[in-house]
Amino acid sequence: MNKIRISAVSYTNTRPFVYGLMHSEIPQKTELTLDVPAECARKLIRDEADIGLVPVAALLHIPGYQIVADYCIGAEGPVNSVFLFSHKPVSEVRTVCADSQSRTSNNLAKVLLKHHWKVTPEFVTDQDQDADAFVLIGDRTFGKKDQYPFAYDLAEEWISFTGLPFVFAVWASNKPIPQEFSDELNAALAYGLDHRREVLAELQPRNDFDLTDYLMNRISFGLDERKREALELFLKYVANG
Ligand SMILES: C=C(O[C@@H]1C=C(C(=O)O)C=C[C@H]1O)C(=O)O
Repeated sequence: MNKIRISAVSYTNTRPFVYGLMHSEIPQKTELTLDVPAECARKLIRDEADIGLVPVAALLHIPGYQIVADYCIGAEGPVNSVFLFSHKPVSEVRTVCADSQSRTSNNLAKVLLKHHWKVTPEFVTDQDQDADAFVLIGDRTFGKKDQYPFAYDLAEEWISFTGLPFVFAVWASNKPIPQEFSDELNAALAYGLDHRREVLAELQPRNDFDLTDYLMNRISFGLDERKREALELFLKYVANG
């Protein structure tokens, strides 16, 4: 087999995973790239990568996908990096600008607007267009929470809607991967999570965002049964519109 191609996410929330990979033998055996989530999804769909930290909404476009690790980017409470920022209360929102780097959270916003808040605003993709609200994910949200009249944390809203946690991205492949490699990947990811203090020490501190709280408490990295249940439910909502 040629070198396995891995696409991981370039945001801070993935740094513990990257730390684990870098402290394993995986980089020698693979081609590893760090991409924004939408690009990670595109690579898996187009078979330009074999394994990725795939935004879950993209799984619907990867026939025969397999989840290859027991870890994810998830949340069991407010995640603090996925927002619908709005100039108006959600009941009055008519237009929403999607985040071009996201695949999951744009869909999560659509699901929540329709089924939780029961409104159906128009989604636009042109960031220059004046929309009432916009989806924003990842590091670009850090420190922005108090800059808008309304900031809806989409993980928190999903949890109050369903009573389930949420999963943004999972380690998935678009083809069968040897079990041995999955085991090695799991071990590397676990190592990274166990060394989050070291990862935090490498990050540029910020006074407008609590990086320790983010990596230790906000992002929930274990892909357990309830998160798998949440994933199935979310994919059903997305598939059915
Ligand atoms: C919690 C986050 O999860 C991310 C959100 C994603 C999306 O919306 O498509 C994809 C991957 C995750 O890294 C975040 O980046 O803030």
